[in-house]
Amino acid sequence: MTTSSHPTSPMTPQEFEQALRAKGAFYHIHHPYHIAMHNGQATREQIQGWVANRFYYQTSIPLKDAAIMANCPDPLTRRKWVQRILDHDGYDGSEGGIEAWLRLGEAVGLDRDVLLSEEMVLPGVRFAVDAYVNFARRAVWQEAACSSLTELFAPQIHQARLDTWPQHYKWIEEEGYGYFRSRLSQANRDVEHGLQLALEYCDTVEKQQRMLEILQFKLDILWSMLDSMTLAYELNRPPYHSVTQLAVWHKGRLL
Ligand SMILES: O=C(O)c1cc(C(=O)O)c2c(n1)C(=O)C(=O)c1cc(C(=O)O)[nH]c1-2
Repeated sequence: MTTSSHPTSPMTPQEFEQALRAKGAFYHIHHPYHIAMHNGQATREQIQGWVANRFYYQTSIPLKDAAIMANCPDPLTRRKWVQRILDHDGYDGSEGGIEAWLRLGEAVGLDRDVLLSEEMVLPGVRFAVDAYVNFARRAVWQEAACSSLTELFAPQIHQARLDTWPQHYKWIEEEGYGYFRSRLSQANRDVEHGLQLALEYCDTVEKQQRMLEILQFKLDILWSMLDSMTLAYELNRPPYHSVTQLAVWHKGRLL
Protein backbone atom coordinates (compact mmCIF):
# COMPACT_ATOMS: atom_id res chain seq x y z
CA MET A 1 0.00 0.00 0.00
CA THR A 2 1.51 3.33 -0.99
CA THR A 3 0.31 5.13 2.15
CA SER A 4 2.02 2.72 4.62
CA SER A 5 3.18 4.21 7.91
CA HIS A 6 6.87 5.02 7.26
CA PRO A 7 7.62 5.18 3.53
CA THR A 8 11.21 6.18 2.76
CA SER A 9 10.81 7.59 -0.72
CA PRO A 10 8.06 9.76 -2.14
CA MET A 11 5.27 8.26 -4.21
CA THR A 12 5.30 8.98 -7.91
CA PRO A 13 2.77 11.65 -8.91
CA GLN A 14 0.48 8.89 -10.22
CA GLU A 15 0.72 6.95 -6.96
CA PHE A 16 0.18 10.08 -4.92
CA GLU A 17 -2.91 11.01 -6.95
CA GLN A 18 -4.21 7.50 -6.35
CA ALA A 19 -3.62 7.86 -2.61
CA LEU A 20 -5.53 11.17 -2.62
CA ARG A 21 -8.38 9.61 -4.60
CA ALA A 22 -8.50 6.64 -2.21
CA LYS A 23 -9.59 9.09 0.50
CA GLY A 24 -12.92 9.14 -1.30
CA ALA A 25 -13.78 6.14 0.87
CA PHE A 26 -14.37 8.64 3.67
CA TYR A 27 -16.38 11.22 1.74
CA HIS A 28 -19.63 12.39 3.30
CA ILE A 29 -21.51 10.65 0.50
CA HIS A 30 -21.12 7.60 2.81
CA HIS A 31 -22.57 9.33 5.90
CA PRO A 32 -25.89 7.80 7.04
CA TYR A 33 -27.57 11.23 6.93
CA HIS A 34 -26.49 11.63 3.33
CA ILE A 35 -27.46 8.07 2.43
CA ALA A 36 -30.93 8.65 3.89
CA MET A 37 -31.34 11.81 1.77
CA HIS A 38 -30.16 9.87 -1.29
CA ASN A 39 -32.56 6.98 -0.67
CA GLY A 40 -35.61 9.17 -0.23
CA GLN A 41 -35.82 8.48 3.49
CA ALA A 42 -35.21 12.03 4.70
CA THR A 43 -38.10 14.04 6.11
CA ARG A 44 -38.88 17.55 4.95
CA GLU A 45 -37.39 18.85 8.20
CA GLN A 46 -34.18 16.89 7.63
CA ILE A 47 -33.78 18.24 4.10
CA GLN A 48 -34.53 21.76 5.28
CA GLY A 49 -32.04 21.39 8.13
CA TRP A 50 -29.37 20.23 5.72
CA VAL A 51 -29.99 23.10 3.28
CA ALA A 52 -29.98 25.74 6.03
CA ASN A 53 -26.84 24.38 7.68
CA ARG A 54 -24.97 23.86 4.42
CA PHE A 55 -25.67 27.49 3.60
CA TYR A 56 -23.05 28.36 6.20
CA TYR A 57 -20.52 26.27 4.27
CA GLN A 58 -21.54 27.99 1.03
CA THR A 59 -21.08 31.50 2.40
CA SER A 60 -17.78 30.55 4.04
CA ILE A 61 -16.18 29.12 0.89
CA PRO A 62 -15.41 32.57 -0.61
CA LEU A 63 -13.90 33.69 2.74
CA LYS A 64 -11.76 30.57 2.67
CA ASP A 65 -10.68 31.19 -0.92
CA ALA A 66 -9.92 34.84 -0.23
CA ALA A 67 -7.73 33.73 2.71
CA ILE A 68 -5.80 31.41 0.40
CA MET A 69 -5.30 34.21 -2.10
CA ALA A 70 -4.19 36.56 0.66
CA ASN A 71 -1.35 34.15 1.45
CA CYS A 72 -0.42 33.39 -2.16
CA PRO A 73 2.35 35.48 -3.72
CA ASP A 74 1.94 33.97 -7.20
CA PRO A 75 -0.16 36.16 -9.54
CA LEU A 76 -0.84 33.31 -11.98
CA THR A 77 -2.32 31.15 -9.23
CA ARG A 78 -4.38 34.06 -7.92
CA ARG A 79 -5.72 34.73 -11.41
CA LYS A 80 -7.08 31.22 -11.55
CA TRP A 81 -8.12 31.04 -7.92
CA VAL A 82 -10.22 34.20 -8.02
CA GLN A 83 -12.70 32.37 -10.27
CA ARG A 84 -13.75 30.30 -7.26
CA ILE A 85 -14.82 33.44 -5.44
CA LEU A 86 -16.73 34.66 -8.50
CA ASP A 87 -18.41 31.26 -8.85
CA HIS A 88 -20.01 31.72 -5.46
CA ASP A 89 -20.42 35.47 -5.20
CA GLY A 90 -21.47 35.96 -8.83
CA TYR A 91 -20.51 38.70 -11.29
CA ASP A 92 -22.18 40.61 -14.12
CA GLY A 93 -24.21 38.06 -16.01
CA SER A 94 -23.88 35.29 -13.43
CA GLU A 95 -25.87 35.17 -10.21
CA GLY A 96 -23.40 32.90 -8.40
CA GLY A 97 -23.63 29.90 -6.12
CA ILE A 98 -24.77 31.70 -2.98
CA GLU A 99 -27.81 33.07 -4.79
CA ALA A 100 -28.43 29.63 -6.31
CA TRP A 101 -28.31 28.11 -2.84
CA LEU A 102 -30.84 30.67 -1.59
CA ARG A 103 -33.08 29.47 -4.43
CA LEU A 104 -32.54 25.91 -3.25
CA GLY A 105 -33.65 27.10 0.18
CA GLU A 106 -36.84 28.56 -1.29
CA ALA A 107 -37.41 25.38 -3.30
CA VAL A 108 -37.42 23.35 -0.07
CA GLY A 109 -39.72 25.83 1.66
CA LEU A 110 -37.26 28.06 3.51
CA ASP A 111 -37.51 31.81 3.24
CA ARG A 112 -34.22 33.33 2.14
CA ASP A 113 -34.16 35.47 5.29
CA VAL A 114 -34.07 32.32 7.39
CA LEU A 115 -30.92 31.19 5.58
CA LEU A 116 -29.34 34.63 5.65
CA SER A 117 -30.01 35.05 9.39
CA GLU A 118 -28.08 31.77 10.05
CA GLU A 119 -30.59 31.09 12.83
CA MET A 120 -30.71 27.38 11.97
CA VAL A 121 -26.93 26.89 11.84
CA LEU A 122 -26.00 24.39 14.54
CA PRO A 123 -22.92 25.12 16.67
CA GLY A 124 -21.18 21.92 15.55
CA VAL A 125 -21.65 22.88 11.91
CA ARG A 126 -20.41 26.40 12.56
CA PHE A 127 -17.31 25.15 14.38
CA ALA A 128 -16.51 22.65 11.66
CA VAL A 129 -16.83 25.20 8.87
CA ASP A 130 -14.93 27.84 10.84
CA ALA A 131 -12.11 25.33 11.30
CA TYR A 132 -11.81 25.15 7.51
CA VAL A 133 -11.69 28.94 7.09
CA ASN A 134 -9.20 29.31 9.94
CA PHE A 135 -7.00 26.58 8.53
CA ALA A 136 -6.92 28.43 5.22
CA ARG A 137 -5.90 31.63 7.00
CA ARG A 138 -3.00 29.98 8.84
CA ALA A 139 -1.65 27.30 6.54
CA VAL A 140 0.99 27.51 3.84
CA TRP A 141 -1.08 28.53 0.82
CA GLN A 142 -0.40 25.34 -1.16
CA GLU A 143 -1.64 23.23 1.75
CA ALA A 144 -4.75 25.36 2.11
CA ALA A 145 -5.38 25.27 -1.62
CA CYS A 146 -5.15 21.50 -1.76
CA SER A 147 -7.52 21.08 1.17
CA SER A 148 -10.24 21.82 -1.40
CA LEU A 149 -9.48 18.45 -2.99
CA THR A 150 -12.53 16.78 -1.44
CA GLU A 151 -14.00 18.31 -4.58
CA LEU A 152 -12.47 15.32 -6.36
CA PHE A 153 -15.51 13.48 -5.11
CA ALA A 154 -18.09 16.27 -5.40
CA PRO A 155 -19.32 15.93 -9.02
CA GLN A 156 -20.51 12.42 -8.19
CA ILE A 157 -22.46 13.65 -5.16
CA HIS A 158 -24.08 16.53 -7.06
CA GLN A 159 -25.01 14.20 -9.93
CA ALA A 160 -26.50 11.67 -7.53
CA ARG A 161 -28.74 14.38 -6.07
CA LEU A 162 -29.87 15.44 -9.52
CA ASP A 163 -30.60 11.81 -10.40
CA THR A 164 -32.56 10.86 -7.30
CA TRP A 165 -34.02 13.84 -5.43
CA PRO A 166 -36.65 14.84 -8.02
CA GLN A 167 -38.14 11.34 -7.81
CA HIS A 168 -38.00 11.05 -4.04
CA TYR A 169 -38.99 14.56 -3.09
CA LYS A 170 -41.70 15.75 -5.46
CA TRP A 171 -42.40 18.66 -3.13
CA ILE A 172 -39.01 20.27 -3.91
CA GLU A 173 -39.44 22.83 -6.67
CA GLU A 174 -37.41 22.22 -9.82
CA GLU A 175 -35.64 25.64 -9.74
CA GLY A 176 -33.86 24.47 -6.59
CA TYR A 177 -31.57 22.14 -8.51
CA GLY A 178 -29.63 24.83 -10.38
CA TYR A 179 -26.83 24.86 -7.81
CA PHE A 180 -26.01 21.17 -8.11
CA ARG A 181 -26.09 21.43 -11.90
CA SER A 182 -23.67 24.36 -12.04
CA ARG A 183 -21.19 22.64 -9.72
CA LEU A 184 -20.69 19.66 -12.01
CA SER A 185 -18.38 21.56 -14.35
CA GLN A 186 -17.06 24.07 -11.79
CA ALA A 187 -15.89 21.31 -9.43
CA ASN A 188 -14.11 19.48 -12.24
CA ARG A 189 -12.25 22.63 -13.21
CA ASP A 190 -11.31 23.33 -9.56
CA VAL A 191 -10.03 19.80 -9.16
CA GLU A 192 -7.84 19.98 -12.22
CA HIS A 193 -6.08 23.05 -10.82
CA GLY A 194 -5.98 21.74 -7.24
CA LEU A 195 -4.58 18.40 -8.26
CA GLN A 196 -1.90 20.00 -10.40
CA LEU A 197 -0.82 22.13 -7.42
CA ALA A 198 -0.81 19.11 -5.10
CA LEU A 199 1.25 16.92 -7.42
CA GLU A 200 3.81 19.68 -8.02
CA TYR A 201 4.09 20.79 -4.40
CA CYS A 202 4.17 17.40 -2.66
CA ASP A 203 7.57 16.19 -3.81
CA THR A 204 8.75 14.67 -0.52
CA VAL A 205 7.47 11.89 1.70
CA GLU A 206 6.74 14.41 4.44
CA LYS A 207 4.72 16.74 2.23
CA GLN A 208 2.76 13.87 0.73
CA GLN A 209 1.90 12.41 4.11
CA ARG A 210 0.96 15.82 5.44
CA MET A 211 -1.28 16.51 2.46
CA LEU A 212 -3.09 13.22 2.99
CA GLU A 213 -3.63 14.24 6.62
CA ILE A 214 -4.95 17.61 5.48
CA LEU A 215 -7.37 15.94 3.11
CA GLN A 216 -8.52 13.76 6.01
CA PHE A 217 -9.01 16.90 8.13
CA LYS A 218 -11.25 18.30 5.40
CA LEU A 219 -13.18 15.04 5.20
CA ASP A 220 -13.58 15.21 8.99
CA ILE A 221 -15.14 18.67 8.61
CA LEU A 222 -17.75 17.47 6.12
CA TRP A 223 -18.47 14.35 8.18
CA SER A 224 -18.78 16.29 11.46
CA MET A 225 -21.29 18.67 9.89
CA LEU A 226 -23.56 15.72 9.14
CA ASP A 227 -22.99 14.27 12.63
CA SER A 228 -24.35 17.52 14.10
CA MET A 229 -27.35 17.40 11.77
CA THR A 230 -27.97 13.77 12.71
CA LEU A 231 -28.15 14.69 16.39
CA ALA A 232 -30.46 17.62 15.79
CA TYR A 233 -32.80 16.40 13.06
CA GLU A 234 -32.73 12.62 13.28
CA LEU A 235 -32.18 11.86 16.95
CA ASN A 236 -33.99 15.02 18.10
CA ARG A 237 -31.07 15.99 20.28
CA PRO A 238 -30.21 19.55 19.25
CA PRO A 239 -27.86 21.44 21.59
CA TYR A 240 -29.34 21.97 25.07
CA HIS A 241 -32.23 19.59 24.30
CA SER A 242 -32.10 18.35 27.89
CA VAL A 243 -32.55 21.89 29.17
CA THR A 244 -34.79 23.72 26.72
CA GLN A 245 -36.63 23.43 23.43
CA LEU A 246 -35.32 26.85 22.44
CA ALA A 247 -32.39 27.35 20.07
CA VAL A 248 -30.33 29.30 22.58
CA TRP A 249 -26.94 28.74 20.95
CA HIS A 250 -25.00 31.75 19.71
CA LYS A 251 -25.53 32.83 16.12
CA GLY A 252 -22.61 35.16 15.48
CA ARG A 253 -19.65 34.86 13.15
CA LEU A 254 -17.57 36.87 15.58
CA LEU A 255 -16.29 34.35 18.12
O1 LIG B 1 -22.44 19.29 -1.91
C1 LIG B 1 -21.38 18.76 -1.56
O2 LIG B 1 -21.32 17.64 -1.08
C2 LIG B 1 -20.16 19.58 -1.70
C3 LIG B 1 -18.96 19.19 -1.15
C4 LIG B 1 -17.85 20.04 -1.28
C5 LIG B 1 -16.58 19.54 -0.74
O3 LIG B 1 -16.25 18.38 -1.01
O4 LIG B 1 -15.93 20.25 -0.01
C6 LIG B 1 -18.00 21.28 -1.95
C7 LIG B 1 -19.25 21.54 -2.51
N1 LIG B 1 -20.30 20.72 -2.39
C8 LIG B 1 -19.50 22.75 -3.25
O5 LIG B 1 -20.59 22.93 -3.77
C9 LIG B 1 -18.47 23.72 -3.36
O6 LIG B 1 -18.67 24.75 -3.98
C10 LIG B 1 -17.23 23.45 -2.75
C11 LIG B 1 -16.07 24.22 -2.66
C12 LIG B 1 -15.21 23.49 -1.88
C13 LIG B 1 -13.87 23.84 -1.41
O7 LIG B 1 -13.38 23.12 -0.54
O8 LIG B 1 -13.31 24.85 -1.87
N2 LIG B 1 -15.79 22.32 -1.53
C14 LIG B 1 -17.02 22.27 -2.05
